[in-house]
Amino acid sequence: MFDGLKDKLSSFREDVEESTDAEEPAESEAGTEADAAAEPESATADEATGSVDSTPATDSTDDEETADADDSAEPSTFQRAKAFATGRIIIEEEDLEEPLWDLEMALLESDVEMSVAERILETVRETMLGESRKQVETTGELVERALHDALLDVIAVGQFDFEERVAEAEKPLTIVFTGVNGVGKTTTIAKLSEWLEDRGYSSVLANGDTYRAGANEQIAEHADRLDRELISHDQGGDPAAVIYDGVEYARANDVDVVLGDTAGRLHTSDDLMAQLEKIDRVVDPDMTLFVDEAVAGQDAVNRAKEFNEAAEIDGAVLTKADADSSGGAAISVAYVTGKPILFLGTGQGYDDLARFDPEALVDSLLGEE
Ligand SMILES: Nc1nc2c(ncn2[C@@H]2O[C@H](COP(=O)(O)OP(=O)(O)OP(=O)(O)O)[C@@H](O)[C@H]2O)c(=O)[nH]1
Repeated sequence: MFDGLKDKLSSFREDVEESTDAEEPAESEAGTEADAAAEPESATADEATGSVDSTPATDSTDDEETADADDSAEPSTFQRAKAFATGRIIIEEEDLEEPLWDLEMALLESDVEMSVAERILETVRETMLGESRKQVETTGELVERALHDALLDVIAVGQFDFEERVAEAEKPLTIVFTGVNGVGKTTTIAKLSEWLEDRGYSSVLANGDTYRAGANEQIAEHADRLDRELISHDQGGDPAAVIYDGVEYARANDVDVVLGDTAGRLHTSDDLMAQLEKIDRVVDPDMTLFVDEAVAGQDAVNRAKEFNEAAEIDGAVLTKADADSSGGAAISVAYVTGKPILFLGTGQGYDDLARFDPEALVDSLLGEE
């Protein structure tokens, strides 16, 4: 999952290390002034070895203050020599220029949305330049932290505890699913029904896709396999009425959650969007989840934005993440819509639904797990 993106993030780390290595003065140049730092064993410390000095030297702080007082944005040769000698680093704007440009290209190639890529770059730049004055870690570690914070900042937008929301909701809880055709909406409903069952919540399926021929049969197959009740009307019926009946059924039978399918639609299809508005009015669902496929990349991001503008969503599910190498949609959807990704579809089986965990995703992208 997201292997292409992982490789690109790893290249950025290497690029910055290379460009700061190139900037570091030769040991002979570091010379006797560097010895004043009184940490001789650190003099050969190289961030490539992963050694960390987590305690900033007090005299280094003095130098920083002096540099600040001089209003000099660039560290002096002496500062750099000493920083190098103490195994610390100073990162300058020019060290980052090329790696950041490459990172931007890599993110855009990975289908990360433009505003999201810019936000990531901004956070990385701020972290690396700002923190370099503290000189507390190796280049590799600093890049790692900068990327970690920058990615989490965009990926975790709007996250909430879905399970807690289900637990605390007045029952029945009604969830309506929207999105375009063929992205795996119906399969996701079946998977979520299983996910809920595993956590002790009963659910009923309601087929609000009265538009497409064969939709009833398709969802009925899932309902049969999972042994769930399915509420459906004939093709051409009123989707709001089907989901309403689903809610009535749940009330009468003590079912915890109503999972309402809707016809796949384009946000530009006025009729179908009007249907969604009617569902909102008649059923007043507790949650509307937008479903799209991770593999659709930028298209999925654009659709998420457009659906959210046309009929506000509470969160998103990205299917087929198992087949997605780019990761662009997974990184961009929450930041662009302001609504969290709640689940990833990770295969065709009913158990292949994973709660979206921003922290775990970032760790995996950075190869930390
Ligand atoms: N690899 C993989 N395949 C998936 C995933 N989710 C769904 N699929 C497959 O995608 C195909 C389409 O899924 P459906 O649920 O039938 O989607 P649909 O009915 O075409 O489209 P909707 O109108 O969105 O319901 C099926 O073959 C699913 O098994 C996933 O997370 N990973």
